[in-house]
Amino acid sequence: MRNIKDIRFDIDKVDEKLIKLLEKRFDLSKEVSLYKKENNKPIFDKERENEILKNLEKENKKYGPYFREIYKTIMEQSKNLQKKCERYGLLGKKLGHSFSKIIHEKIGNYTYEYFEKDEDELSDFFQKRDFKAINVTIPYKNDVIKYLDVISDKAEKIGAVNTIVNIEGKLYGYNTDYEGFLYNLKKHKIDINGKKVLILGKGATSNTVKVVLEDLGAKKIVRLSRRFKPFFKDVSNYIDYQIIINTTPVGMFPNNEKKLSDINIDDFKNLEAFVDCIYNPFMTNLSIDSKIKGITFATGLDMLIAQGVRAAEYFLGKKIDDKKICQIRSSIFKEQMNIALIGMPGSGKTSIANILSKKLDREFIDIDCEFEKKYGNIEDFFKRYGEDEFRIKESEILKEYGKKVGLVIACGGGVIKKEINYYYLKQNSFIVNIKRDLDKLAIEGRPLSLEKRIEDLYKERKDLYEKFEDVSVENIDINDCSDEIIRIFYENISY
Ligand SMILES: Nc1ncnc2c1ncn2[C@@H]1O[C@H](COP(=O)(O)OP(=O)(O)O)[C@@H](O)[C@H]1O
Ligand SMILES: O=C(O)C1=C[C@@H](OP(=O)(O)O)[C@@H](O)[C@H](O)C1
Ligand SMILES: [Mg+2]
Repeated sequence: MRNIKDIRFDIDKVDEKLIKLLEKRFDLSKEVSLYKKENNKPIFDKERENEILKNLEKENKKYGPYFREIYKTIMEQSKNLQKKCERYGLLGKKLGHSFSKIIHEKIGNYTYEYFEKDEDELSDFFQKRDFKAINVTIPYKNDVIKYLDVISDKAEKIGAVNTIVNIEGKLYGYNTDYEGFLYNLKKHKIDINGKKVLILGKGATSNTVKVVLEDLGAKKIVRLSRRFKPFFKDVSNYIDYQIIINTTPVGMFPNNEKKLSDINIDDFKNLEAFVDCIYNPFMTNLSIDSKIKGITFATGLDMLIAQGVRAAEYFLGKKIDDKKICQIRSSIFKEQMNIALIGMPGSGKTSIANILSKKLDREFIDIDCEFEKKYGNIEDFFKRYGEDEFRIKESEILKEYGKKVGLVIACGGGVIKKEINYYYLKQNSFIVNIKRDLDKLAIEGRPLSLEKRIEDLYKERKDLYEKFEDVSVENIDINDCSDEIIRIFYENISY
């Protein structure tokens, strides 16, 4: 009997050869997949598989049944590889800020590409049909219809297609924006039946929204726009409307601060809900206004994710549970929602934000630091230009950083003194109020804390901190406090 070491040495040598051969086989398998794609042939060839398996058993009397099992696995994995070679993606003109890749790669085991095309490239793109399935976005949702072989009733009614599946060379078009919007209404329990609904905007998205509203039995639907009657400025005729839906891009990144000047949530006395189709920022000014007023609101992210999940069902030919939508939403928030710290000067915002950024592997921005980089020492600035000027500059800095995502932001203690700062922060941030015993607050280098009694400063500001905060956390130990913030943050984004 040979010793085990020698036998294992021989096994390792055989394995080395086997792995090389398997690698070669997988490469060939990829080549076959490309051939099949070019020639519009399905990946799965049952006959060829059966033939290989049969021959294996016939030609290998000794180990035939074992080989059969091994080959079944090899072929299964080859198919998985070939599936991955199939192309999925998004067709559009400018796709720099799309979330679709993030969403689709969280849904399925496929890679998702961006097909950025100009108008004159569309015809060639559809002639080649070198994709398994795609989404379509602005401005091509209508233009693509003429290249399709079959179009769903909903897509036809809306006049827009956002999902195309290539089945053996034939192109099938669907509209899952419809389902995405419908999901958003249902999730937020917004009842449309018998209601008067005001749509802001008359573009492509408004067509989808309108068809959903009609199907749900809205009593009246009016679309306001800039160029066609009725105009935004005619809004006073509709202030008894119960639901408002924004389909305009006003307030979308990078112009987050833009507003529809004629539309004021306060004017609508019967308002029950506001729905936005914008998802970047997470909350637009109108969503924030609705939140402040305690009106039900739904932002655009759920619609976006839901349309993606419904599109993936067409891509993969299988049903995907709505739970997936919630999971994707949580994971996007977990990665991208900022954590912003507010609180009295010297309460520990900078120190805790610093720890959070390390624990969460996020970029850390201290608004005071950014101020000092631009305008020098804060105490000197106060002496020379006064508080008002400081607040203006502080706000400008917040406006820029508030648009970003995935940050930990330490604010200055007085950030709550300007209402506009709430909008800058809330759009993409979870806001945590850091509380620490007043007698423990640091005052050095903080002009306002040096100038007046801390108790008076706190009295002036207490309500404002509470208005801004999503939650408050006690700072006794900075490490415990940062752990508590992480725990609460994860808990709050998981819904
Ligand atoms: N829990 C704590 N225990 C001890 N010292 C703390 C604690 N929290 C904050 N500090 C200290 O208080 C001072 C002010 O903290 P800082 O993070 O600069 O506050 P802020 O940014 O809110 O003004 C720092 O010297 C910091 O080390
Ligand atoms: O509370 C305030 O008005 C201020 C707080 C300071 O930041 P910290 O809260 O980080 O000390 C700094 O922005 C400035 O001195 C004004
Ligand atoms: Mg600070």
